Amino acid sequence: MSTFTERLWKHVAPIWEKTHQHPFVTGLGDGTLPVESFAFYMKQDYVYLIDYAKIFAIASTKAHDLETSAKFAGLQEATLNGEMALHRQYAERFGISREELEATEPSFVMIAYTSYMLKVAHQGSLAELVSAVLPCMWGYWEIGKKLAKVEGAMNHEWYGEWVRTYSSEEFGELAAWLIGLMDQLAEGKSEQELARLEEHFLTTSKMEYLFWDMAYRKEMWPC
Ligand SMILES: Cc1ncc(CO)c(N)n1
Repeated sequence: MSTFTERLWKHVAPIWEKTHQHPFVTGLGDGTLPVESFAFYMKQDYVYLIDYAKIFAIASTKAHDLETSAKFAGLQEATLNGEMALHRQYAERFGISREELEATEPSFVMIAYTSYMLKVAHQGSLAELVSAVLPCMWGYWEIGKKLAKVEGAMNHEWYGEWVRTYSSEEFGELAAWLIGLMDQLAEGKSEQELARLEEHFLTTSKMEYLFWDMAYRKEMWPC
């Protein structure tokens, strides 16, 4: 019998494939990504991560046992002080101050994405919350692993650090843990409930694609 996350994987395979082929993602690997698009991404991703970290805090309060609660608290900490340190470091190289970084005006896609996850986090079950955030972590892990195999990607002067972070064993372990938790939480759920989890997973997988595309085009509000 296949696991629930295998089912999720099959369901979003075309979207993830399209994401892997997006010029932002391929450009991170082969170095063809314009640095201005990367800087735009860094700023939007920084404000994205502020919301993302809050979702882990909500998850910690919704956890069914102490171990899971502590794990989510750890994820919040790792996001705020680990992952976001990467962004602060990049910002420094771009000559963007910490204040400016934090005050980034959110793009339409960034707000749509985190608002959706925050809504699910506040209103849904822990399983729903996990299904909504899983494409973020699992998707980055897949991209990291893929780009790590591209010649020279790990040592690129701008994007090497990014590739090393998201292909790291440390990041992979967190992703694997969240995948395992999703399977655990899906156990014994009705088909109707599973379909709802699948819907969240599909929606945020599409949002991930949109986020890359928004950054590539440096897209803000149309008016
Ligand atoms: C948009 C986005 N998705 C996922 C991650 C991984 O944490 C990130 N930093 N940004």
